[in-house]
Amino acid sequence: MNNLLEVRNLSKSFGGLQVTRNVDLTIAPGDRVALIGPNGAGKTTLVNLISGVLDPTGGEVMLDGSKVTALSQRQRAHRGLIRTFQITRLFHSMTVADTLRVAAIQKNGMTYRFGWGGRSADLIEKSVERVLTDLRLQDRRDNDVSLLAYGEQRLVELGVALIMEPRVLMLDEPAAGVPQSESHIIMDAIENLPAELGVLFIEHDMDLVFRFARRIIVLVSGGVFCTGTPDEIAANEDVRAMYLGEAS
Ligand SMILES: Nc1ncnc2c1ncn2[C@@H]1O[C@H](COP(=O)(O)OP(=O)(O)OP(=O)(O)O)[C@@H](O)[C@H]1O
Repeated sequence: MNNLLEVRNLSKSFGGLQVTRNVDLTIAPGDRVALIGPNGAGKTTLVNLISGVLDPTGGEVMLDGSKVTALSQRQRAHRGLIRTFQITRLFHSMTVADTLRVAAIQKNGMTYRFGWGGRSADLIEKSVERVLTDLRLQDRRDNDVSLLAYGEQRLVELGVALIMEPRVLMLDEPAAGVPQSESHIIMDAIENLPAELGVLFIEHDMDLVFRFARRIIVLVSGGVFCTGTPDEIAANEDVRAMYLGEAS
């Protein structure tokens, strides 16, 4: 299948510190790829480079075969390259439905520039309903975000990403900070992501990694140390010695 996302020889230095080293990776429709590695390996930096939060020192990011390296985060998002952050960035005094509505308006605002009547409003409400249903958040629609359990807040954040109609979705530690008792909320949501979506996720929780990833990329010191299926990575002595042993 054709790749949605292709990263070629991507590098980033902060002053004299090189934190991304000649990274190549691809994401195809339906991919579930986990990006793992020790603390400080450069995982978030890589996602920041791919999503346009940071400019690379070298290399290219391609989406559907076209270079997007010079495009802003917003322009990349408009083309379907969407990411979430390690820590939620929600307005706590807004309701769940309004939070999704604002995201939908932002998304559609890029297309519908000529007013907010009729058809645009319908489209926005439809997409809000779709995401509320997909994430099983209908009962929470009128609750302020601040009243939700943290796992549910992370779900709303995922909803904001989904309402942007991603083709490639990058999740930065989707379960970070979520107590064990609520982790099933996130697991169910990830399991039910649209099948055709290409997903790249950073995760330290190895249960989540081995449950969802069909391919794992191990990043060490900013470079790709190895790539493989979960079975291959679990059996890799070097990864076990260096990382999995320490992480479990
Ligand atoms: N803006 C910055 N300026 C200077 N150094 C930075 C900057 N951002 C990240 N770094 C450094 O780059 C390296 C990689 O950081 P990054 O956050 O990408 O790692 P990570 O693999 O995501 O770590 P973690 O698993 O702890 O979240 C670290 O040494 C970090 O200190």
